[in-house]
Amino acid sequence: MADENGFHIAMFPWFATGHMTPFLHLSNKLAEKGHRISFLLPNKAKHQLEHFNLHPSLITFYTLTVPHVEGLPPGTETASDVPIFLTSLLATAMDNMRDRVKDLLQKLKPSIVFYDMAHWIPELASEIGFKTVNYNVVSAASIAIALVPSRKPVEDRTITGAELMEPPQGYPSSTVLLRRHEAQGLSFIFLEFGKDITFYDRITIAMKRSHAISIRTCRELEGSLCDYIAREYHKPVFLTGPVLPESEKEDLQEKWANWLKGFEPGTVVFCAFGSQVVLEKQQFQELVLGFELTGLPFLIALKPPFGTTSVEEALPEGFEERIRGRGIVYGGWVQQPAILSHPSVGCFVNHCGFGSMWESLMSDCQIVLVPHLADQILNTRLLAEELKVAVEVERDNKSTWFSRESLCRAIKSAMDRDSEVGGLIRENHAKWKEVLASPSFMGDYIEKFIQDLQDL
Ligand SMILES: O=c1ccn([C@@H]2O[C@H](COP(=O)(O)OP(=O)(O)O[C@H]3OC[C@@H](O)[C@H](O)[C@H]3O)[C@@H](O)[C@H]2O)c(=O)[nH]1
Ligand SMILES: [O-]c1cc(O)cc2[o+]c(-c3ccc(O)cc3)c(O[C@@H]3O[C@H](CO)[C@@H](O)[C@H](O)[C@H]3O)cc12
Repeated sequence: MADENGFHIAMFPWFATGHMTPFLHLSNKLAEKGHRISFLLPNKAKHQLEHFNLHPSLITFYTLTVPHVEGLPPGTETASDVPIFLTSLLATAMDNMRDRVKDLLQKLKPSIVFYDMAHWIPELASEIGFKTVNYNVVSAASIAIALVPSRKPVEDRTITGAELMEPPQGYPSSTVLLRRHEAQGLSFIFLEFGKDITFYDRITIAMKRSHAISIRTCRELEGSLCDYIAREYHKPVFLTGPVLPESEKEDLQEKWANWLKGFEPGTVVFCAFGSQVVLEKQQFQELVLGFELTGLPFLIALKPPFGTTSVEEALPEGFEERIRGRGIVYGGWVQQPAILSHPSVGCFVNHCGFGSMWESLMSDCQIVLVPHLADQILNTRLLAEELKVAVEVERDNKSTWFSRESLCRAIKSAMDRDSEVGGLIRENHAKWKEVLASPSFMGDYIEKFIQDLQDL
């Protein structure tokens, strides 16, 4: 498969920042070893990702026009452009690009294609002649609990919330679980995601038909869950490890660097919820009031809440005046990894998307979690219950609401010098960081992964 110049790999990730970015991080690691990458992505995404391309001579972007689908706002290209409930239509748009992708792959002639949501890639493989690797950039836990053959519903039966709370037979973890009121959130997997196909069928087909399954994780964190997935699918599961860039290419923008340097080391609380989460206005206001209540300096970077066009118009009465000088609420994209490594930042309040999870583990920040989607809840259980490196913000028992007091409590328990919980998570986090950041840890995973590809 690999010629004297190594592999030629085509990457075709789901059109979401949380997927395209880790596919590109992996591309960089493979290019570092001399492999050639053709990266397929929507037009607009190219501009957002270009600066992450550390090997432009080996990684080439091929842009695709995302076709319009009725119900999607005109110009939609990625999941960041739409609320979560419209991502199913974005999957339809991606499926409608099949012929265009086929033409391109026919011309490019890669030896391997990496993909995730495009379950139809394996159907092109034998025709064009490439191997397929289904690359998953969500946790092994999220896949193991929901997207394995043992979870398949019996024909024509609906799955109840209570049933979804029970993990599938053989699921190996007793801590990474969904609570009763959260299990209902998982029922989306049995709904349509794209035309005439459920999310469950899309992902399980993508996994069953690939030559190999791979996951952006490591045995140290999720070994038994990966073994369970391999048993369920009767095929090898290759692990890439966390795959994070060793150093930031870009310096932190001056406006943030200047603002942050005005505070003592380790005192600023940074908050971001990834590329897809949009809060209800009331919840957004409660969140910012929770930050105010902590008395700590903070930098919040969130999308404007539903029904608003800017974060400023959504802020509570008098808030800006009260927090001036010690807090910022910003409605745009910031350089998260660079902010996390700024010496003044001591705490990271995040949604535990899988990318943010790895970035938080590799940082020295105290971790406070407010998960939104089901996979984020499972990642949160992994960090808070199993590894005990993070504090989860308590929500109301039967709803998804969290109060300013519970957010403030979680932040204070992580940040207060004399807090027992704070001390415990600091100590555990430091031990895990030592493992993950040890000099050969990521490199060894990549070496082994490339060997696995050669053996395909
Ligand atoms: O302002 C920001 C926000 C986020 N980011 C970056 O964007 C990335 C976000 O990725 P995450 O995986 O954490 O979160 P997303 O919500 O965008 O991901 C999506 O795919 C992965 C899944 O686990 C998540 O559930 C899903 O929502 C991170 O690499 C983060 O550093 C910024 O650089 N700036
Ligand atoms: O919410 C989720 C709960 C769960 O148990 C599993 C998943 O899996 C995936 C997934 C995505 C891609 C793969 O190759 C495998 C698994 C999830 O993906 C997210 O789905 C969202 C659709 O509602 C989508 O908007 C988001 O971009 C994906 O990251 C979610 C769960």
